[in-house]
Amino acid sequence: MAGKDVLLSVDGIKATYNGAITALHGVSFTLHRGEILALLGANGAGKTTTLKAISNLLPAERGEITAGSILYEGRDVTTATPAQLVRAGLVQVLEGRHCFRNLTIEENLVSGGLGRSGSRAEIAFDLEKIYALFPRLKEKRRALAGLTSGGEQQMTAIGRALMSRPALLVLDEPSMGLAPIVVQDIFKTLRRLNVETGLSILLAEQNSAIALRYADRAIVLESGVGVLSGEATELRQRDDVKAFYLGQKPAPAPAFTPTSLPAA
Ligand SMILES: Nc1ncnc2c1ncn2[C@@H]1O[C@H](COP(=O)(O)OP(=O)(O)OP(=O)(O)O)[C@@H](O)[C@H]1O
Repeated sequence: MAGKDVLLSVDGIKATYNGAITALHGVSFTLHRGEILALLGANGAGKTTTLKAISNLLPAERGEITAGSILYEGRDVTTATPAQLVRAGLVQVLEGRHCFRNLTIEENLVSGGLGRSGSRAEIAFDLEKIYALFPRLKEKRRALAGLTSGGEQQMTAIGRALMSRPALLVLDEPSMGLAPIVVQDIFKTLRRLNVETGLSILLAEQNSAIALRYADRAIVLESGVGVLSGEATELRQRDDVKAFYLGQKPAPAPAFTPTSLPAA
């Protein structure tokens, strides 16, 4: 990746909750501008904690970063507030597809653009772009978000984040609880957005199969440390990744046959 522009650099991050539980033991990685990077790992591996450390959301849960640094566009952002980060273009979609349940889908989307002090025309323009990405949201724009499907709520949460025109979209488990076809649809849209606009994406996923299909690179976390990283296409071919993260059995060893013996 030499020569590529580093957008986010996470270096040796350690994090604790309640000053007692250590969730991260020194996580490090870089994300280059324009790439999709996936954080993989089982339950409790530290994916969400890593994302919340980046977005400075740990204090809300009595968590804190105790060591390491996080640079975004070359600046240390470990003490930047979440609002400052959003203004700087770093926006997180939390796990659980949070929407304002009593607002319509369109009101949810518009709320995402309010912090940018864009004109009405700009907001209307951005809204149309979101509807072009997620036509389903246009059909349902007058529906209360709380009464729509899980997939529509996830699209709404992503669309609302996009309304703030991020440079780096951080997504926590976008596939969680959704039907495979909806997950596929959402990942295809994220990839399209990445290719067409250069949007950088950092996503945490337990669904390693889908993440490795759409990401450029991935980091695997176990018990708060990175244990593996590489190009997604390479990781997909590794037997240990297939066995532990893709639920595939390694190919059986070739059967021994007498004909494979060298001639006497
Ligand atoms: N608010 C919290 N208070 C105390 N401990 C927490 C809190 N959130 C997470 N932890 C602990 O930190 C560790 C890492 O959890 P984290 O949620 O970051 O993992 P994860 O990889 O995102 O898992 P999952 O896929 O289940 O969300 C776990 O041991 C977890 O129990």
